[in-house]
Amino acid sequence: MLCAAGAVAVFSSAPVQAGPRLDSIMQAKVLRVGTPGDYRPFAMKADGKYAGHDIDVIEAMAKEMGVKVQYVDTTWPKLMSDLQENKFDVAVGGITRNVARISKVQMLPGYAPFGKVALVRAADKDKFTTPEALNQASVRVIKNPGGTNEAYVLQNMQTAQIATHDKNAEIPALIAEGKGDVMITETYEALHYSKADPRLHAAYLDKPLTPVNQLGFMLPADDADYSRVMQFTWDVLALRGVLQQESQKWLK
Ligand SMILES: O=C(O)C(=O)C[C@]1(C(=O)O)C=C[C@@H](O)C=C1
Repeated sequence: MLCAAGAVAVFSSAPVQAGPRLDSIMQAKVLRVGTPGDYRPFAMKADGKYAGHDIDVIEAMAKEMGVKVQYVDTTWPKLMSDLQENKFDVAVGGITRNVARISKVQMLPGYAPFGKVALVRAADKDKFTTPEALNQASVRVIKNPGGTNEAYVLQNMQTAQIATHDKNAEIPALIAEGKGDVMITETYEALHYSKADPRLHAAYLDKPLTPVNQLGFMLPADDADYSRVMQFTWDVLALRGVLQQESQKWLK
């Protein structure tokens, strides 16, 4: 800008302040990552250790930001409230992107397209070929609480016998052992368990029960600087092929 004769140009030397969340992450050099840690192959906690697609990706994002990951336990019923109560800076572990969530918080770009499917015993393979076959009084469905599996069951399987089991990662074995007949889940979890246990079959893979959707990491939308950094680190991992490598490694 040109100054009129005699006017003094004023230059500001004040540093650009990062938002409070980004500031505290960068100062502590710690990114707090919440996960239920019960959804294979995205995030699984076993013997105090975390593994899975989302774990590798968030570790790579943290490395790009120059910070360490600190994991925080959460559950599907408390995922949103824990995030809003600032118990962690980002949630991962197989979280569906949907309008209800994106109305309240931010979600990073989608990955791992999936639909709802069903995990059933291999012996029952021919019983479960139409959506109607799931909603029968003879069918015993075991659901985990708090997520979109539960929402699907409550909306679409009202005639079936419904039981709730808090530990999601135990449900496939309960189905295999005949303690229930159906677990409603998503494409990659059904694929994972049906490959790991020959007693199990992933039904509806070719014609999922719901339209295709994607998963995404969930962040509070309270600091625009933090949001931009998270979006940038995601984009840079995409550019370098890291996201593609992680998909190939975990989502088979
Ligand atoms: O709520 C979600 O976003 C999920 O995708 C999580 C959810 C669920 O729907 O309960 C999906 C599959 C797993 O079996 C466990 C959790």
